[in-house]
Amino acid sequence: MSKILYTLTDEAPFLATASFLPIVQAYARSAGVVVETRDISLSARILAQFPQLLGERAVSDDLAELGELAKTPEANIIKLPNISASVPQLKAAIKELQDKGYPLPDYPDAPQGEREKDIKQRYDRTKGSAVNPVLREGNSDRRAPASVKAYAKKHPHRMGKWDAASQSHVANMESGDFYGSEQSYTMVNPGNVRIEYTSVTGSSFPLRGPVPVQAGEVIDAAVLDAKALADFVDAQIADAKARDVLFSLHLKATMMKVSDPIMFGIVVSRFYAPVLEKHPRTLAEIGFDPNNGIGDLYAKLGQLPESQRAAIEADISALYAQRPALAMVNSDKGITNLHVPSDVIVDASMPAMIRDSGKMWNAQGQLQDTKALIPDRNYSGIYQAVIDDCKEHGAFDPATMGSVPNVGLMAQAAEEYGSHDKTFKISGDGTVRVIDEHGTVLLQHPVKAGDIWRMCQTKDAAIRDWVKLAVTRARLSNTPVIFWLDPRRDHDRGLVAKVAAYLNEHDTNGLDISILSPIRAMRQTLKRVRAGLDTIAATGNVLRDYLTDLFPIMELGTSAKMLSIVPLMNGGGLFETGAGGSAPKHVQQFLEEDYLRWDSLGEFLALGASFEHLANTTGNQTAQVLADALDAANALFLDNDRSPGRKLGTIDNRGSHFYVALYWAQALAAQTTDPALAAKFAVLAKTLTDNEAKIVEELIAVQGKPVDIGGYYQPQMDKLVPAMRPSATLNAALATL
Ligand SMILES: NC(=O)C1=CN([C@@H]2O[C@H](COP(=O)(O)OP(=O)(O)OC[C@H]3O[C@@H](n4cnc5c(N)ncnc54)[C@H](OP(=O)(O)O)[C@@H]3O)[C@@H](O)[C@H]2O)C=CC1
Ligand SMILES: O=C(O)CCC(=O)C(=O)O
Ligand SMILES: [Mg+2]
Repeated sequence: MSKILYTLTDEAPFLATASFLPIVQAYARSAGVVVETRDISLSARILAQFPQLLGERAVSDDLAELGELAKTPEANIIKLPNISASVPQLKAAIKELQDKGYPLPDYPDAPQGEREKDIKQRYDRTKGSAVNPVLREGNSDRRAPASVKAYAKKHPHRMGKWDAASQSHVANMESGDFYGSEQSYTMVNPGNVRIEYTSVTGSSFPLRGPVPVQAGEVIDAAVLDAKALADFVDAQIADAKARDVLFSLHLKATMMKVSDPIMFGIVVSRFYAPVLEKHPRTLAEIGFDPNNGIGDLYAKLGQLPESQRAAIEADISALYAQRPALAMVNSDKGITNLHVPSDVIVDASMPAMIRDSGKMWNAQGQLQDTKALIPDRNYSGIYQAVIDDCKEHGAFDPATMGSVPNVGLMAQAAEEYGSHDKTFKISGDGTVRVIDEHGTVLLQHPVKAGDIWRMCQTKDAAIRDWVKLAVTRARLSNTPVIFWLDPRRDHDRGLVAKVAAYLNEHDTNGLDISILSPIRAMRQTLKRVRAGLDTIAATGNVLRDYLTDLFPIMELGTSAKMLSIVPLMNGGGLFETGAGGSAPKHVQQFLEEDYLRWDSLGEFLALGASFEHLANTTGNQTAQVLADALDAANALFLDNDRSPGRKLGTIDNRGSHFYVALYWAQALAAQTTDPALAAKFAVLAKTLTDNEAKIVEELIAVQGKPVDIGGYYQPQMDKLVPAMRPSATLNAALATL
């Protein structure tokens, strides 16, 4: 049987699914393709952790099922973005579910005893980037399809002007970071390694159980010096004040769920140090945790008697007068860059800043030059290279700029993104060693209390497949490839050797393939971009993430319009929808004014690729007809500019779904490969064509007032479905299929 699994996730993409999925299911059914759903939303993942407690309300562990499926050739999964939850989000989701009557325990911040430790462990499984690494059993192929690039050139989005005198810049540590301490080793034999901590007094213990390793696998370890980070932050606070620029921090506290919240906490602790150091006992009593942001303090101040609360609030206000201004997430609501660790996420936040003239929002709601802290040198330099380029040459021009597709080394939890279970906050001064089964020390670092030590793994098979994918894409698109690898990084040197070896397995005749350090690769790529030339970036996992927001946001205005394919290593297909996340701001707007500006083009593109994969792997020719017709529909959709606008009164996400349904039905009716299918869709195409004005009117009529969907993390379907499907005419037409 031909089956596609469509994921139910969170926030804007989940709302969009309530409108789009019924269309997909109806069209696929007509072609004998079943589209089933699997719920991997944060709320479903939380509930799946507690089957015993929930009794009859227990839910299946759909993520585990999909994770297993992703390792099989049958996998055909459409994956929408999901929340990678920070602790404040996790707690909010637990609270909502408790309020809905689920007998869930509270999240234990400081677990006491075995029971609480078990509860915390279960919750922590759902924290941060708990979904993507499980499903991404392949490397990453993200690019703007030709039709999308042509559309962006024809309808260039607005870009902020750049001034050569801009004070905006990236600030990174000069030493004591992961970059400065990385050590790497390529395994000769398969087996296990152990990670051992030895204190200065000589007592040793394992930091975790044995880590299985494969022959040829690249392992590496690095440490971030907490004291050096704190000193760096202090200096940057003073420098931002002196230069009168905004202070901002850009991390990935969601995905890098162990290391980055600690780094975020150190920055919060230093920025608010005078207040935190004045009230240590009170803050400990109310359980303030800087890793959760200063918003956690505001949330907990309510527990204090009025006078104490007012005193701390007054101290914070006084502090703001002395500190540099903070970049704001929402100046109307007073939400700063240091409020919550999940509001400012580097992959999306730096491109947004670069798109907006290198500025961020200040408390007065105006754009201002900004100091952007990206503490670790591994990836900070690429953003400074873009800033330098914009200062010298001005903003990029979407009407003429070249494209930067990405081939990312991602399979089998490659590199930093697989490091969570091997990342530790060090408890005391000593040494951390990685030791093989013969007792040979492979990697070792002196560490101090509070430092962050981590180990990463990158499988040989993943590297080999990545090189193959890069060569394949270069050949198919006749585009030069640059491998972004830094000869100053031990890990990257190991990769350079492997890339050189694996390139020999392919016919690279006539291909333009080079290896450059990230900063040089960025400069070279930008030079080509400005000349209107395309360049494939073959990168590791972190740069994959960063560049696939950066370039789409500059080229297309958004990462929503990307084709994002994960050819799974065992033959299946994972089709991600765009390269962006779940756009929480869009939910706010929807709840306030019943207008959803989420752009589903990523879903349309993923669906087309998924049908095509189905046709190729199962021989289902009707699936190919569906794919071809959807491709034609997408082209018309772009040509007629049917993506949602940003404001009320135009079609929103729901209207865009109607148009894709209309064009898809018209294309299916017009094709001649499958006459029976054409006949089936002819009637629907006519109904939708005849009723276009009426349907659009019904969809627009609901806009402009608040809407209640009965929850944030687990909306109520009896409220959400009618809200997302307000056109009786469209619903009736679809029901006839
Ligand atoms: N694949 C995945 O599962 C991913 C998940 N995430 C998660 O998503 C959440 C939000 O992350 P955040 O950093 O805010 O990044 P997002 O990409 O979700 O949002 C940033 C901005 O990008 C624009 N955007 C993104 N997607 C779309 C779309 N389809 N249509 C229109 N606009 C879009 C919106 O801009 P505007 O407001 O100007 O319209 C949005 O506000 C976090 O929980 C994060 O962990 C993040 C990345 C990938
Ligand atoms: O998994 C996550 O937390 C984010 C993933 C992401 O940003 C990406 O893959 O582009
Ligand atoms: Mg990303």
